[in-house]
Amino acid sequence: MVLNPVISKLAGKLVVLASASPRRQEILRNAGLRFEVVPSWFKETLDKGLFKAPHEYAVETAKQKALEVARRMPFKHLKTPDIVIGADTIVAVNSLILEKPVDKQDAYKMLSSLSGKEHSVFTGVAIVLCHDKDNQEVDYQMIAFYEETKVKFADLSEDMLWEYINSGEPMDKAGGYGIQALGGMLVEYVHGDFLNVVGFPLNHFCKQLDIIYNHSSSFAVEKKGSAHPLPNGSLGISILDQHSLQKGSEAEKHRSPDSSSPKLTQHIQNSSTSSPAHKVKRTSYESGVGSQSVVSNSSKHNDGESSRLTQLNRQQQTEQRGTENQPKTQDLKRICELMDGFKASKALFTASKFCMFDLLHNKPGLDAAEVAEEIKASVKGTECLLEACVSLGLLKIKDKAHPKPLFENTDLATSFLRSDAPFSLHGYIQHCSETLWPLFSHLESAVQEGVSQHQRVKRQKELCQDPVCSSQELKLRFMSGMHSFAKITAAAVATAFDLSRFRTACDLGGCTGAMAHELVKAHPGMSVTVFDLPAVVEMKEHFLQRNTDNKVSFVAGDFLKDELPKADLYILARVLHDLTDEKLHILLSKIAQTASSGCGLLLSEIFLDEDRGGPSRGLLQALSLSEGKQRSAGEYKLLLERHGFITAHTRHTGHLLDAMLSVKA
Ligand SMILES: Cc1cn([C@@H]2O[C@H](COP(=O)(O)OP(=O)(O)OP(=O)(O)O)[C@@H](O)[C@H]2O)c(=O)[nH]c1=O
Repeated sequence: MVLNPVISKLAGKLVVLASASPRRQEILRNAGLRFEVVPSWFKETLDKGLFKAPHEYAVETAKQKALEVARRMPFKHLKTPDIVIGADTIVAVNSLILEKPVDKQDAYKMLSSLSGKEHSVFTGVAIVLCHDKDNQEVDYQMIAFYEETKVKFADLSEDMLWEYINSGEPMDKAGGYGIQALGGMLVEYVHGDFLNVVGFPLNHFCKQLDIIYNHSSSFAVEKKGSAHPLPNGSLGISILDQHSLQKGSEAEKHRSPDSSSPKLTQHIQNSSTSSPAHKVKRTSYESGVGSQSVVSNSSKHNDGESSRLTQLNRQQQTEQRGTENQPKTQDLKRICELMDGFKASKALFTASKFCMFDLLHNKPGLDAAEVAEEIKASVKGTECLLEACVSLGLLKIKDKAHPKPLFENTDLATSFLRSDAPFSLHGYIQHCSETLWPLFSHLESAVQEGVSQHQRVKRQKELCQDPVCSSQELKLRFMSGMHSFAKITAAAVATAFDLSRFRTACDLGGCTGAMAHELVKAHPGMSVTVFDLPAVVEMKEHFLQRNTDNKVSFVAGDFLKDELPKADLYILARVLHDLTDEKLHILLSKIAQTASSGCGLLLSEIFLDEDRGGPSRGLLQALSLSEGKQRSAGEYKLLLERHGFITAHTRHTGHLLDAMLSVKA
């Protein structure tokens, strides 16, 4: 968002704030907006029971406030504004909507219901664009949205409550408090936009203006909040409405709020989420044509060539369809995403390498300079990296009202990117960065030569005199990558089938035992032997696992050369795709020789579609494979049958790995 050009787009236009709230006036004035204040006469009396969610009520009230002013001005003020802005702030707690208290007792009731609790503050905003037409008509378009901020109150004593109420501050404020003044003392934390609590979500508003004035083709595409039908048939959120009114029409002057509610005429976007705390930023590609619904309206005013809405929609449709000379916007965006993919990966790798997500987990709310100092990096570079991570949904800004951006982890980073999170991908990310990334930088040669680029990468590192890791360090890094991936995927594989009839299992190439631990957890009657190279087994202590009553043991050996432990069930998780055909047959023959009839074989891999058209995770992984290849479930099935294993079940788990259970005939 570029703030000034957005605000400057409004220069010379008659902008009207349909609000008496001094806070809204101050927020918009501070942002450099020039406007007239025409408080709305709309009475906030909509029946709350008719709304499914509190924000719908706030949005509808905001719309009615703005529309009332937009309609009144041409008659009472004898001028038509260009833009009317309406807003409504409410507090929602325990599914109750709190507005301004009517008296002290009411304020007491409200504030005691907030004491010690987290609640939501919603501000609904409506922007009405007015277009004077030649024939004494005004065209209206409406964009409505809302913002949610979570606020937690401390426990409030009776004395504190009454002292605050007697200060007089609660009376003209939703929920009976003003966070910007004395009420700030009652607040333990704020999650989301602070100004939204004060009465106006400035940031979201500017983004909407940016869409309207700078990106009109995506006008109705990138909105926040889901569109829910309202009782009166209009939509609450993210709508682009248009309706026309005859100047001086009696019917219009006396319309009731419900009957005057704008009709939905155009594109509606059902996207995104309601709460900044759980904001999931969808990519523009995802929020494309497929997720739009179009509702048509036969309003005569839609036919007008001069209608800005009509022009916008034409432009939008052209962009979506593409023309002979112009490519589709969605297609371009898709290509850009692919081109930028490596930048996003490298930003993630770098932030992860600097342990930024650990740092911001332990010290949330650091600014760029503080982070730079902690990770011993330049302030400028750190700032760029932090901002890139925010844009990728890995970090967020902690306190938007703070003069400097303060950074903290998003839920995504907390769950997967901290090195000590139960489902941390930190080790695997480092593996991607240190091992796979250099391989992919030689993809051209890999494609030309058809061989793994491991040797080339190694030679290059030696030439550049990169600090060479000891073989121990390399091993540990590799194991830690495998360990973190296995920890994430093991549960889905271990529980893909009922394995209770197998008492003993052997996980071939089981590395740190992550899968084995998950198996004994899911199947309490089972014990598992992890079989892997001696060099791997000797490092297992680095990856201490939960005590599982000694049901997991380790045996060192080479599954291509040594005798395999006896077991009822053999597990091959992410092993076969990495082997040459020759090695693969040696291994399967050895298992077949050791296994008795009825023994199981649990295979876990990414199964390609039978036509090898996807998934791209599997096909992209194949680009860096040293010797092996990716296969479909059908291909694996045939392979196993050649060694006497009949496939009983195949599971596309929808997780990172699929699974297949076969039984020795
Ligand atoms: C939670 C909170 C609310 N407010 C004020 O509460 C009023 C809400 O009422 P509204 O109905 O949305 O607006 P209004 O004041 O009646 O004005 P209008 O828009 O003309 O209806 C607005 O003032 C807001 O600032 C604060 O100043 N600080 C806070 O922490």
